[in-house]
Amino acid sequence: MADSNGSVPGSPAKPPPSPSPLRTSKLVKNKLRVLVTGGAGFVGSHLVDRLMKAGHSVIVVDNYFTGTKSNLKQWLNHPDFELIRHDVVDPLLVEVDQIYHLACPASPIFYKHNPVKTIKTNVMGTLNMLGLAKRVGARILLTSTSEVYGDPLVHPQTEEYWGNVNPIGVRSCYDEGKRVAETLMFDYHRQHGVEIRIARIFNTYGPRMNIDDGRVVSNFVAQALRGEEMTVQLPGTQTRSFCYVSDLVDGLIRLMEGENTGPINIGNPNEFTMLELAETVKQVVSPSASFKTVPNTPDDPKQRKPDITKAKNLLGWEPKVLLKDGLPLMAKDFAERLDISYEPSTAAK
Ligand SMILES: NC(=O)c1ccc[n+]([C@@H]2O[C@H](COP(=O)([O-])OP(=O)(O)OC[C@H]3O[C@@H](n4cnc5c(N)ncnc54)[C@H](O)[C@@H]3O)[C@@H](O)[C@H]2O)c1
Ligand SMILES: O=C(O)[C@H]1O[C@H](OP(=O)(O)OP(=O)(O)OC[C@H]2O[C@@H](n3ccc(=O)[nH]c3=O)[C@H](O)[C@@H]2O)[C@H](O)[C@@H](O)[C@@H]1O
Repeated sequence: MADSNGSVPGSPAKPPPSPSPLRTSKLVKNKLRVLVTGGAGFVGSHLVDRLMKAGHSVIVVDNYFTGTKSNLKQWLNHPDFELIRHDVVDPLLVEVDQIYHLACPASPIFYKHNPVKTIKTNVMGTLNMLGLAKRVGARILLTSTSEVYGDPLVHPQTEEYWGNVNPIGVRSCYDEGKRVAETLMFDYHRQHGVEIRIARIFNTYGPRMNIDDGRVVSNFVAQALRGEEMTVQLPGTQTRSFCYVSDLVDGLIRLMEGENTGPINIGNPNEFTMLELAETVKQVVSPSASFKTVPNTPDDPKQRKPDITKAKNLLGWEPKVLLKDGLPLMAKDFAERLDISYEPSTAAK
């Protein structure tokens, strides 16, 4: 029987491939070369900020499907930063010590737009990054998702739960794609000794999300700021647990630096219905906001809440930012980009 990290007793993983001698050189010991795929996106750009501030040398590859160069504008002229327009479906050869593999559209609207491309990104993109990790001896972290649990029959979701996923539905390109990506990670680990880390991320929000990204938090905040009705998809009682982006990035870095392969849930266990989310946005972003109900999309999971016991025990991580404190930070960023004046309401101050 496999343990919680997926290792099978009696068949230990091979030792990892040798990293470049530069990794142990005195000159570069504390300065890692880090590749971030999808680094021009929402989560990736915040991760790049943290890695650059820690003094590492960072290479971003991105095809700009949902990300933008402007998310990285603060680093574009920095000597330790490099941005490459590249699609991870094609192989990539670079010398790096760590790979944060994020490249993949995350909003359901975008990942359903071209489902064949989404699954190619998840499968071929992850194969290419694992091939690179094997070749150069890099440690690789995959940003997997709570969508691997599908419409969960176990609540809250622990990493041991195998999920309830429709293999042929409109979300399958993403959730089955990520499940195959996790499989590839463990097969490269067991067969080739690649050092892997897997984070299962739960719905994350914050500044720099695409304003018309289509995810629920960005939709509600943008709608409230624009004076439009928030679109609560029916029934409105479905739940999500929302994590602020700085908490997520902290969890990803701890996972990469730690000794556990994962998969480890990274998310905020505070659970909200979509109606409660709309009410919170009204309270802390715009007291005049209102909502309307609209039809939902197929296979929408009814509930999501992470069990974060593993993250607490193995990474010493738990989220710090409450939804009522994170939303105004996001609203400020959205208001600036929309050129709308915004004063956080009293409840948020
Ligand atoms: N934000 C969340 O709530 C959440 C939850 C679970 C998992 N994740 C995962 O975290 C990662 C980042 O999510 P995000 O919210 O920042 O999304 P995002 O859409 O803002 O960022 C994804 C980035 O990947 C790039 N990209 C997409 N396909 C690519 C390809 N084929 N080649 C190169 N670049 C490509 C996009 O241009 C974009 O910059 C994704 O892997 C996503 O599945 C995010
Ligand atoms: O947590 C995760 O693992 C996943 O979180 C989100 O997926 P999801 O939560 O389904 O995406 P949203 O579009 O934010 O939808 C959340 C809920 O809000 C509802 N919703 C969405 C948009 C809207 O305008 N109104 C609305 O009520 C949806 O019906 C759904 O129940 C991400 O976008 C996925 O990439 C990620 O993998």
